[in-house]
Amino acid sequence: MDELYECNPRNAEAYIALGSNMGEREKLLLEAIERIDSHPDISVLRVSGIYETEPVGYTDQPPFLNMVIAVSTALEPLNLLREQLEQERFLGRIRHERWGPRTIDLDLLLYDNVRMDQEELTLPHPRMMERAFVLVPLHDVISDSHPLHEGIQAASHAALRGGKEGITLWKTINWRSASEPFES
Ligand SMILES: Nc1ncnc2c1ncn2[C@@H]1O[C@H](COP(=O)(O)OP(=O)(O)OP(=O)(O)O)[C@@H](O)[C@H]1O
Ligand SMILES: Nc1nc2c(c(=O)[nH]1)N=C(CO)CN2
Repeated sequence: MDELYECNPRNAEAYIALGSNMGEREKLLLEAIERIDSHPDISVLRVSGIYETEPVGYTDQPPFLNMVIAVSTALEPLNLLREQLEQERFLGRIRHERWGPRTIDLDLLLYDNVRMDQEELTLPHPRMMERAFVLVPLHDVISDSHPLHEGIQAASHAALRGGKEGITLWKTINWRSASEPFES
């Protein structure tokens, strides 16, 4: 980690982006969230709307469903990422090409104020500020008190106004609020 990490790791707040454009997209997203929440050291706090988005990068592929969740976790950043990768593997992600179709993609966007730059994990996620499919759902769930809240809000509004990336609110879901903190 490049910066001294002073927060209590038991209480870290992290934001995870989810995307799917193969198979039963909504089912895969919701199953991923359930599986993340079932980890003893992770609680899902808030869930964004589900957005349908035009593919960015490699454009000759089906539209995505994208969303972002806020979690509270006792895991260190690398262990949280590894848990995400484990869930991607479980849910059968098949990768053919970079930025190509995938059953489920889980990116770690933010973990408290941690900044780090390692091949395995870069925080904040290096491409998040240029992706409407991340910014718009992230704005749904980011804490008002988060240091990046205003920046995310401005970037999300700009992305929507610009309309370059097709992004439509597809569904809102009620997440059963996991308000009880996990056991220590
Ligand atoms: N913040 C991060 N979130 C997720 N993976 C990361 C992050 N920083 C680095 N990585 C590394 O990137 C690797 C490839 O990630 P992934 O397959 O999700 O990329 P991608 O979805 O093809 O492209 P993109 O990173 O642009 O979303 C992961 O195995 C992981 O170790
Ligand atoms: N709309 C959209 N486009 C993408 C997405 C995604 O989740 N949504 N993920 C990508 C690779 O991470 C590349 N392009």
